[in-house]
Amino acid sequence: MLEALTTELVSSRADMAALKAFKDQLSVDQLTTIRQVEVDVGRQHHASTAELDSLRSAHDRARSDWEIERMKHKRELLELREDLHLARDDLGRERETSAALKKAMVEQANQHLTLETQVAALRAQGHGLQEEIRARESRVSEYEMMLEQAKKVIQEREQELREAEGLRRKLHNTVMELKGNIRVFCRVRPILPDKRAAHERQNEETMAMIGFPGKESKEIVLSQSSETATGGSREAVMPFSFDRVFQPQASQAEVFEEISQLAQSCTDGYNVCIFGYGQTSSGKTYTMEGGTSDSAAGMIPRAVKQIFEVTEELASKGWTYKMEGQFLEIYNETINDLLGVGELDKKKHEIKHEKNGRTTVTDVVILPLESASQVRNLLMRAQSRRTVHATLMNERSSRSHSVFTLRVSGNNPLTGESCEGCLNLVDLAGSERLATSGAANDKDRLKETQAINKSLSALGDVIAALGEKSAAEKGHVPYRNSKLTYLLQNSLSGNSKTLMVLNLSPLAAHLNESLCSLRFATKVNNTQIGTARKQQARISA
Ligand SMILES: Nc1ncnc2c1ncn2[C@@H]1O[C@H](COP(=O)(O)OP(=O)(O)OP(=O)(O)O)[C@@H](O)[C@H]1O
Repeated sequence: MLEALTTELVSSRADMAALKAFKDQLSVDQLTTIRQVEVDVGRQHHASTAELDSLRSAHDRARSDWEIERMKHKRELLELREDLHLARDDLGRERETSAALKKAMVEQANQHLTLETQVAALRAQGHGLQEEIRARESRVSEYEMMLEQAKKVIQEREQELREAEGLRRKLHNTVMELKGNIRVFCRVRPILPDKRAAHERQNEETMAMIGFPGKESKEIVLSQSSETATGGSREAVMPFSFDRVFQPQASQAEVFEEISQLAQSCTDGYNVCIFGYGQTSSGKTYTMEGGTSDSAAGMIPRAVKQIFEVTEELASKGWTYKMEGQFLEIYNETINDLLGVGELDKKKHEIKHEKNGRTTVTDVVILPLESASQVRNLLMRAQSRRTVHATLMNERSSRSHSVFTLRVSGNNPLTGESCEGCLNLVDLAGSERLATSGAANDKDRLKETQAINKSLSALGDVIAALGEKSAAEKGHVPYRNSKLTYLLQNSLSGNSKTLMVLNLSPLAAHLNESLCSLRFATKVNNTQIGTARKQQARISA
């Protein structure tokens, strides 16, 4: 190893020596030149490197600018593609629109043509119509002339009609006077068909013997058999005659037919008073107020309906009417307002007779009536008020008088007339005597019965006094003896027309009561009240 190294060392020393010799051989100039070349080459190398770097960075910038530019162009291309797409869509739509418009244009052109044809036809028609209008205009002026003439005729006829109406009123009053200003009708009710009256059917054989002789429906005959002292039987026949007698089958309409003229007098300015008289359950309320169906409607709704109809007819003759209603009850000599509120028998009402012949009662409800149908509600209102209190007093309605008053005032600016009439429809309390009503042992019933008897006999006395005295002598008529007669004073005088409807039960059990009622009614029937006076005034111009 050492030998190898030594050899190698020797070889290296030989190389070194050779190199040294070469070095020594090179001249200094050549060395300088070489060194100069070496420096130049280094400089060039350096400049080339700098240039290369500058070129590289320019290349990088150019490349990045190019990249930016390329991206920009790419975006623009995308946008252009998008725009192109939209433009294509738009174009498609525009094409469709254009096609539709073209189609519409074609259609409109067709329509235009049709319209032009129609316009031409209408123009031709217009010419025809103008011709017709001219012809009609000349006819209208002819008609106008005829209308003027007809108006004159109508005015003449209206004047004649007014004069005829005045004459009708006078004649109507004369007829009523001839019939007597106090009249009495008698009505026998039928046997009741419903369950409530089962006892009536069971006892049919005990029906009173009532006959209706004569064809004029003015007679009624009651027969009663009794045992004689010798054990035989004796039949008493008691005939009565009135202005009209209605048999059990008579309808409400038939009864009203007889009353209607009387009720109508009230629109002519008269005071009218219609009484329902008779014992309990003889049919007074049925006659006056009636049932719920139209055919069962009683005298109050029928009279009011008729008065409304008459006032409507008279409107064509220049009359205008105002109507108002009140509904009172007289119970134990106390006046109650059946249309009011609050407890019955509590409020104090006073009767006042005014100088103009009008009777008023303080603090009572007076309802203006604009249609006949309102009366049904008014009756129901009064009925429900009575019913509420009847629960305490039991069947109060049969033991009180009810007075429905319809005041009718009218005026006629054409004739300068005005008038005020009053229709009183009175449902009197049951007329039965004390023993029959079973009241003798009951203090309240006794008081009620005494009050009823007092007022009914006061009514009889007033009517008798009116009958007994001549018109000149009528100084004292005992109106003040009862609330009923005092309230009806103006309707029970020479200034009024009075009708009493005597209601009778058909039962034998009620025969004695029926006889008493018939006697009372006969007394009334024989009375002449005098001549009714119309309540009228001239309207000052
Ligand atoms: N003409 C008639 N036709 C049919 N039903 C009648 C007739 N008259 C009376 N009625 C019926 O007889 C019953 C007694 O009549 P209503 O109540 O009218 O007697 P009223 O004399 O008023 O009795 P009250 O004095 O007790 O009030 C009622 O059920 C009534 O519907």
